[in-house]
Amino acid sequence: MATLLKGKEVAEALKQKLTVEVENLKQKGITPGLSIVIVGDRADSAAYIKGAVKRCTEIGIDCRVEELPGDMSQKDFIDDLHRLNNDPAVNGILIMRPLPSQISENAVKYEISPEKDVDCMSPVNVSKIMSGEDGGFAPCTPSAVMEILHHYGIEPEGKRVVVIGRSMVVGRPLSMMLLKEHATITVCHTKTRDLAEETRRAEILVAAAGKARMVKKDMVSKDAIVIDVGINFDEDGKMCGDVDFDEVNPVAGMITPVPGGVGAVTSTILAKHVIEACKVSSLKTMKFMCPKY
Ligand SMILES: Nc1nc(=O)c2c([nH]1)NC[C@@H]1CN(c3ccc(C(=O)N[C@@H](CCC(=O)O)C(=O)O)cc3)C=[N+]21
Repeated sequence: MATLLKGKEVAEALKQKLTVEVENLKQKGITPGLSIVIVGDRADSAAYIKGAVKRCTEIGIDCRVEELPGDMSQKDFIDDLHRLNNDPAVNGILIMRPLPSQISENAVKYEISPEKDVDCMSPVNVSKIMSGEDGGFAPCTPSAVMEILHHYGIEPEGKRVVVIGRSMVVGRPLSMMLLKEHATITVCHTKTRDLAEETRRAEILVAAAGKARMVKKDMVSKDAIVIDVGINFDEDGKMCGDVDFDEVNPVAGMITPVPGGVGAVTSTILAKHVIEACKVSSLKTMKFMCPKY
């Protein structure tokens, strides 16, 4: 059986550091604030929000959820977003994706303030990930994957990594982040000709396709490190990943479970990003009031 990479353990270690940071900020009269925006409803978004509010509140972040009607217009949505951009109590804005079809992500992404964009929707932050520049915000889910690898001392350098999925919220940015750490990356997707042939070559296999239990044992080489990013709900309403855990567990060397894997770290990374945004914003305020600061 594979060694379990426990997201909960990673999240707990990070949470302790973050709680101390928020205490320090609060002593200076500063409370980090997060606004989560959801338009309409989706089971995966609802699960994320529940965990994120719980985690961020425990850490001491002021957290609010804006539940907007699923049929609202793009213009009304952008007006709401501008209001959050201008609200000094809000340091981080998380827009749940995907948005409903009448609201174009490609229009919205230019409107979110890059300094508050804690999940990498703005082209400014996307560009920083692309070029490997520090100082922006990577999306929380791929950052959670990197956090798990680092926590368990897994070095991407030189390794053959295969990522299944090319979304802007996981597959693409994660590929760039792994590339920055000198892995050799293959990105697979729905048009990949022989998926199993590609994935069998992986020393680290990341499943971020959004298809329940699609990674079977014949797709995984012996002792591979398998990272399951999927959050799906099966016919019985039970949460499951993109990896068929029971099949793959005996073949893999290490594996993340679902639940208790990547998803368990994502919301703690979100908290980390909000705290960073808050620190940058309070530093700017100080500089404004006291230019020599
Ligand atoms: N802009 C945007 N960014 C996202 O990162 C994003 C998104 N939109 N849309 C929806 C998907 C789905 N997703 C989940 C993350 C954690 C849980 C989750 O259940 N987390 C539990 C733990 C689950 C576990 O143990 O694995 C928790 O935080 O307590 C679910 C779903 C993020 N997504």
